[in-house]
Amino acid sequence: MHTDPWRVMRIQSEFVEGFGSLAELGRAVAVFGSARTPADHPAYRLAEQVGAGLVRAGYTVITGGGPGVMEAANKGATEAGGTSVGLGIELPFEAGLNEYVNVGINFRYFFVRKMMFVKYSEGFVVLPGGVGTLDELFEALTLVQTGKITSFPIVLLGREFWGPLMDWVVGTLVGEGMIAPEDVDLVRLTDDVDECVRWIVQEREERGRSDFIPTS
Ligand SMILES: C/C(=C\CNc1ncnc2c1ncn2[C@@H]1O[C@H](COP(=O)(O)O)[C@@H](O)[C@H]1O)CO
Repeated sequence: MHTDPWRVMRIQSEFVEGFGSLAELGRAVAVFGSARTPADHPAYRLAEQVGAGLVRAGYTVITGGGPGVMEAANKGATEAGGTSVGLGIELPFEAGLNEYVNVGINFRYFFVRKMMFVKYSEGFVVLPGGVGTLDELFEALTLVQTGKITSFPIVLLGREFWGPLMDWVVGTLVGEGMIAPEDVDLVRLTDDVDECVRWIVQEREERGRSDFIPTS
């Protein structure tokens, strides 16, 4: 028997559950980063601070709900009294949602989960990470670059980690004509949590002004 038609139903049910659970979230920002960062690593502390800072600025924090940087951002958000969302993924070696998630959903399909991050966030903060983090970063960048989403701040937090990537982006991608020079401005780089949160708030304010249509 062909199983693909049943797979479609399963995929559809993940979309329905995601939309149903997240529709009322309000303003949210997604925080990404390594699943392997230990609690004594500076990036863990940075993620905690950005989770708390985003809550204080009025945002819900959304992460992948896993360990490491995800846990740290959820911890900061929860301890600051905010909504701390975990969009978990079923993995063979999965440990479940971290203890600081207060709204959690588990997905089987990465692509469904990835769509939820973009649909329910108005910006991404990206801390040091590996393949999963890079996938999430470049997915967002592709959507912004192609105009599929607009006014979507992407902040790389951690100059030492991300600086060499940005040097390569400028030197090789721009240098070889693979991207336009202005595409580099689609991401911002900082070590400063307050600056990161401020950029996200500013973008929202600018968006608010451009969305405003005088009625008289
Ligand atoms: C590696 C371990 C657990 C993995 N558990 C994960 N749970 C939730 N989300 C995950 C997990 N692993 C990867 N992700 C997603 O990718 C990003 C982190 O990947 P990276 O390769 O570590 O950079 C993260 O933002 C998640 O959305 C056991 O320690």
